[in-house]
Amino acid sequence: MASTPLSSAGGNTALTPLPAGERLFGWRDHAALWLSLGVGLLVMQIGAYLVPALGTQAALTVIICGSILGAGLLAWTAKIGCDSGLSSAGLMHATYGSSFARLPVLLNIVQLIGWTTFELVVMRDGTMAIARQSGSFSASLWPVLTTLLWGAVLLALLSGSMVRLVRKFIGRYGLPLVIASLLWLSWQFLSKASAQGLEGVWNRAGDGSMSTLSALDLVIAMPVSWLPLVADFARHGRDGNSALRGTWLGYAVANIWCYALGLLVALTTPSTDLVAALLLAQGGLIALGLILIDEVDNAYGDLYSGSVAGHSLKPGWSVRRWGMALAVLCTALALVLPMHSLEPFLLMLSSVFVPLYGVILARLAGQANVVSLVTERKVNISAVAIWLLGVACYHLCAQLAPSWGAALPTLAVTFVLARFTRKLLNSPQVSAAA
Ligand SMILES: O=c1cc[nH]c(=O)[nH]1
Repeated sequence: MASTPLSSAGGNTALTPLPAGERLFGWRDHAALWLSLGVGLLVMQIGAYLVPALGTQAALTVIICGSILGAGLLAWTAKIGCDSGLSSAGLMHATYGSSFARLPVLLNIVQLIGWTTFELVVMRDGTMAIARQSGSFSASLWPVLTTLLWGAVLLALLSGSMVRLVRKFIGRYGLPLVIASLLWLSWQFLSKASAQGLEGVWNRAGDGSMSTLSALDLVIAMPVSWLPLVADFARHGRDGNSALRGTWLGYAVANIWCYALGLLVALTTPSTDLVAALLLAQGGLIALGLILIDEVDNAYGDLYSGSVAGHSLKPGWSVRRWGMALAVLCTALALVLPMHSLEPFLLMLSSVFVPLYGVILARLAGQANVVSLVTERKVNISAVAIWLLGVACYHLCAQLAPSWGAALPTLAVTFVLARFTRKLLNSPQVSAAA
């Protein structure tokens, strides 16, 4: 991070396009980054939530469709971020107006603090489980020390360059090891399914306690949770189309694989503890260890994006300073907060960010000069109104018609309304009257 002008320039670099010389990512870098960010224990955990509600085949169909759709949204946003060179905060300013955008930017920082804390807790618990399994230690102080250790790793990474981390480490070394772990675990649990009778596992029916569309919501919630971060990385890309292709491919493969692996573990293992189930697999200790290490880049990605967002609000603090402060805060939170259920947290975030990005995509996609919109007005009333309507729509759908899901109807409503009003506001008569 230190080597990018983001951290060194005096101005608000989150709200101006990244200079061409700083755009080094090709499609392989985007794909490696998003494959790596898409892999995680949390993702597998949500995959496991799909059963016994859904049958195996229905769950797999939902995983594939939801991942392609969700990763497509991510990729589309990546293209807008890369074409404009703006950060996520910049896209929010261009859509909602320079004063109002501070609210979604702040909400984004809050969600990123939440994600980083979750990731730290997951890394701590995973490390403790591995240590217990290998009989290494069990003293009550170890959870604190493990949390502090992971927090220190994040601080060390934040003092370096994000671009170098992605290109030199993740793409070259981190990803091959993670893919090898996933292949190994998939093989182990497929063998288990085969020993239990592949046909029985494949044809297992669901108990109907969750509708297909609600399950789709749960699958889409994961890629959607990355929407507010994607432009912060995509703006480092050389061109928008390769950002789109790389992000789509990388994230869709990771999401499908991890959700499906979580599903497979839940189908073949009675335990509800995913980490324990993974550890019991042959070679699970090493595979889980590598996946845990991969979890570091998720926490890092959250902090990096949170610090770009923070810098957009308070440019007097460099991106690096923001990163350090957020890392310390999240480590402290991970020490004191118990990890509650992830599902409500994810769905709550979706209710804010699905409509937020329905409006951003509708207003900015195909827009010739996104950068000029950043300072064009203080509050874009129509965009704000559609976003708030979208948040209400999400919760109403979830309450009144849960079987229809909430993410897709909300996305469709906000996108269509924002696109239609964009055309209307851009029409010559309205522009002349304005
Ligand atoms: O760490 C994570 C995981 C999912 N989504 C995020 O935004 N961050």
